[in-house]
Amino acid sequence: NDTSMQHRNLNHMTREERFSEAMRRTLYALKVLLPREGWTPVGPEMKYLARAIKEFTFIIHAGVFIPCIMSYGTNEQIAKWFPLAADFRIIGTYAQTELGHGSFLRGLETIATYDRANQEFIINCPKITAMKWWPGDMGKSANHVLLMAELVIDGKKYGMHGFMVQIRDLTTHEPLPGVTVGDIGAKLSFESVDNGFLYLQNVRIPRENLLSKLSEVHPDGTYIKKGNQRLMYGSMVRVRVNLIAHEIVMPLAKACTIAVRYSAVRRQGLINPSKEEVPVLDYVAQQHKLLPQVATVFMAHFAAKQLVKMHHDYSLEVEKGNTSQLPELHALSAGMKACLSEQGAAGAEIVRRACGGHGYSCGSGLPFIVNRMLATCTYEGENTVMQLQCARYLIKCADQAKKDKLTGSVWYLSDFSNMSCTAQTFGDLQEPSVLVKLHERRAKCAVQHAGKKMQNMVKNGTPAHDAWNMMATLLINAARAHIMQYVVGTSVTYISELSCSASLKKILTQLCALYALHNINSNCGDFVKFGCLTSAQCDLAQEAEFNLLKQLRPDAVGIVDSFDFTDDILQSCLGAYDGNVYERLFEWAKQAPMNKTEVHQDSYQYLQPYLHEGRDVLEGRGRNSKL
Ligand SMILES: CCCCCCCC/C=C\CCC/C=C/C(=O)SCCNC(=O)CCNC(=O)[C@H](O)C(C)(C)COP(=O)(O)OP(=O)(O)OC[C@H]1O[C@@H](n2cnc3c(N)ncnc32)[C@H](O)[C@@H]1OP(=O)(O)O
Ligand SMILES: Cc1cc2nc3c(=O)[nH]c(=O)nc-3n(C[C@H](O)[C@H](O)[C@H](O)COP(=O)(O)OP(=O)(O)OC[C@H]3O[C@@H](n4cnc5c(N)ncnc54)[C@H](O)[C@@H]3O)c2cc1C
Repeated sequence: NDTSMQHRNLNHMTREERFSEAMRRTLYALKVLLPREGWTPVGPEMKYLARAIKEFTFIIHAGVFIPCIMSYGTNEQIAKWFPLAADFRIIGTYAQTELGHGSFLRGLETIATYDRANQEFIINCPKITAMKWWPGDMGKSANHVLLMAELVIDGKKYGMHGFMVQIRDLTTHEPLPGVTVGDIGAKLSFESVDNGFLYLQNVRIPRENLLSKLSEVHPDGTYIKKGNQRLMYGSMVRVRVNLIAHEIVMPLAKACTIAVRYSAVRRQGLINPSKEEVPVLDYVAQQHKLLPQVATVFMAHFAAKQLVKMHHDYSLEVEKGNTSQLPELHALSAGMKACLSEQGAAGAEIVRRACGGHGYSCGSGLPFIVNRMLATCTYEGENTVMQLQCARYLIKCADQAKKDKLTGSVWYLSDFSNMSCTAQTFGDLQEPSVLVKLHERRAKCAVQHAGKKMQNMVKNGTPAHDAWNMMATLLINAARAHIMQYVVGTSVTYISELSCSASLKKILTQLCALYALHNINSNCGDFVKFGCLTSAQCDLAQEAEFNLLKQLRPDAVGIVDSFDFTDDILQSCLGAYDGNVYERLFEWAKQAPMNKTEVHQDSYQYLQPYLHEGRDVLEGRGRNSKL
């Protein structure tokens, strides 16, 4: 109810207005509105904030830069920079991606050369492709960066390390000497974020600015490794784990709320010619578009909760020096981020399209969501690259499964029990335990199939790296299959252990079955090819899905209402709680800047001569048409 937090209509603002408004609102919320324990905003308001603010700034500052100080800094470095960053007295970003490289980190070209005489690092972008490009908050906001650069001592390269580099003056905010920095220009979304470029030429920083939890450089230039160097990639794991809830589950829930509510209101066409026009939600085709996406919200939410718990447990172990869980966590977080962002972004577009013409209007609130979700497929690890990382781990585990009993998320790779499906009715295929087994079997076969193909190629003389490249599509499919079995399995477990009313558990179980069956029916080629289902059972799977659509239709609006988004959060003429779609659309359009005058003078000047000629002809004064 705080008017300072109410959204102005984003579509009627310029990019610079949105950038400035997002910064005002973010600082107001984080520094004025929210109670704080130390730096951390706490209390129910924080949860509301994550749902409420459509555009806020300092995502990277808060979500990446500060956590990196904690992960990569020594206690002294944390004591120095954390309080400043936590209180926004310095603004930072995570500057890793370059104009020429984003996925292949070993190809990064920015270098930090140790100058023993002055005990400093000299930072350089040796050529244009080395320029940092994309980091959020970097173009106009940040005055510091956590710069990921190649450490060089006496000509020897030591790999990517993190350096604290000040880029703007803390009084004037002007770029410091040797720093060329700015905004990278208009993007598909994130209009309020100043993703930036950063060109560094002979910028000097003290030796103490190398974040030294994992390695350090002594004054004489001696390099000391202090831990598992893979932990240098830890910030990416943490963001991948956390972004699923924030940037995939939440936006998809908003899109589903809008589309389902609108579909309950929008009447178009007839089912029974003798009856009145029906709400489009009565069309099974519409239910088939919307309800599996609603189910995805819940299943991705449950799976993400499990992944966050796994990351939390791993973090406690790392504090004790045990990094043994890292390979599995990296593979799972990479695969989950890739597969759920793929599903989420596709799902948001499916439900947008299901709203017809008004779904194409920014007044629906849907283009904002769809465009923003598309970015989740690219940032924090491009999806294909992430799926291949996941597949790399699966292939290794499949080899190990031949001699060891595996545990954790890959346990099923060493399960050699009979997994044939005995389903005789579509009801059998709605059973959670049957759906879990089907997904485990499909994943196991997909991993083994990809591995076998590569082994055969290598046996026939193909170099391993070429076999890997040529089988990439099979490897990606194996990664997807692995994640799907993880999402279905964790969701079934989560729901079974949930203490809630029987009616709620029934709905959640139906949604879980719908999600699993929709995935089976969308990938039935795999399920038949790997002998998981017969062709007849595939028919049953389709019947099972359609039956669930029918069962869930009466509760569809109630289910999305349970996400509890206010109208101000949704900013949607189609998804407002009162359902007054047409009045809201008309009111929204009238507020458009284009309509602030009845005649648009700038364009009228071009049209005026022709209109006056037409007027004269119609009033009998003008010459006949030139044509
Ligand atoms: C409060 C929280 C809020 C959260 C919400 C956030 C909202 C966010 C919204 C918007 C903001 C967007 C923010 C975006 C930021 C960015 O995009 S930052 C930049 C992201 N960039 C990447 O992800 C780069 C991807 N590339 C890589 O990670 C690597 O290049 C690679 C692809 C993994 C390849 O690595 P490498 O070259 O080393 O080669 P490999 O041989 O494949 O790997 C070697 C071994 O290392 C293991 N490995 C690789 N990565 C990791 C890791 N991250 N953790 C642990 N281990 C890792 C790999 O498995 C190999 O191991 P093996 O040899 O045993 O098999
Ligand atoms: C909105 C947004 C915010 C961002 N924020 C930040 C930030 O704050 N900080 C930061 O450092 N970066 C940030 N990034 C950059 C982001 O991390 C990179 O864009 C991302 O890692 C992808 O790398 P790339 O752009 O080099 O794509 P590329 O890797 O060049 O991808 C191009 C194509 O090559 C394919 N490809 C690449 N490698 C392989 C491979 N090994 N095998 C098969 N195919 C491959 C990809 O699949 C893709 O199809 C952001 C990006 C976006 C869009």
